[in-house]
Amino acid sequence: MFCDDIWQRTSDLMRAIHEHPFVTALGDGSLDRDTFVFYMVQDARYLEAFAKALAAASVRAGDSADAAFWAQSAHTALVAERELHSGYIDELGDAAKGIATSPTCLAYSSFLQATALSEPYPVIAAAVLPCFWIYQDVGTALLAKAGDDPAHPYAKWISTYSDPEFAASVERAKAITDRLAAAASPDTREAMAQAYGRAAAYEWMFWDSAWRREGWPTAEWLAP
Ligand SMILES: Cc1ncc(C[n+]2csc(CCO)c2C)c(N)n1
Repeated sequence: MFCDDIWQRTSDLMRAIHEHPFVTALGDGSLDRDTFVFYMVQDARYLEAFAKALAAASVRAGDSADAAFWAQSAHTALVAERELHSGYIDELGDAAKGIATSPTCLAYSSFLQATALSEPYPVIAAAVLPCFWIYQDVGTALLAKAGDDPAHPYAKWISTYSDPEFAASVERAKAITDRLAAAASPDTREAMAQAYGRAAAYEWMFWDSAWRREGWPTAEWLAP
């Protein structure tokens, strides 16, 4: 199966994600508040691009149940995840407005939009899958470590991604992707694996860029 294969092929990267200092600090609650806000601001911008890629998958799906799933996920990305964000970001208000979109956030968002515009439908599905699957994997691992202590500063983030309803949507995205891969040509399957790997690498980079509060190296000459 495509998903089992790609999970094995990305196991070193997954270990690096689980061991990344941003992720471990998110889990034990020690993550600096400003670093988390930086991440949330970037994530809000990423979610707009991601929702468009999901909407494109919905347009391109041959099966109407799949089309409904992608459209529903686009809605979730824009509405439910925004709600998670506003709970955290409203506390900071205007400070968030001064944070420029990071090079990594722009690269990941641009990759998804380019894929949505010009790649075959199965490749779009593979490109959006890491976003679902990796967040569920990290969310459940953090819940196992942190428990469901409501006083944990990032409890809402952990419970969003360890929720059984979210797990069901991840299973759905995997099942669609496996079905598309089974019917795809070897070239398309390889393009799917490439797209999955690229997006998974960007997931690591997204956390790493937030940890470093990545800015533009050209900022001293041109405001980003
Ligand atoms: C960088 C980044 N990657 C993945 C997610 C998680 N996520 C965003 S939209 C969506 C599907 C519909 O809810 C999921 C699982 C995130 N927030 N930020």
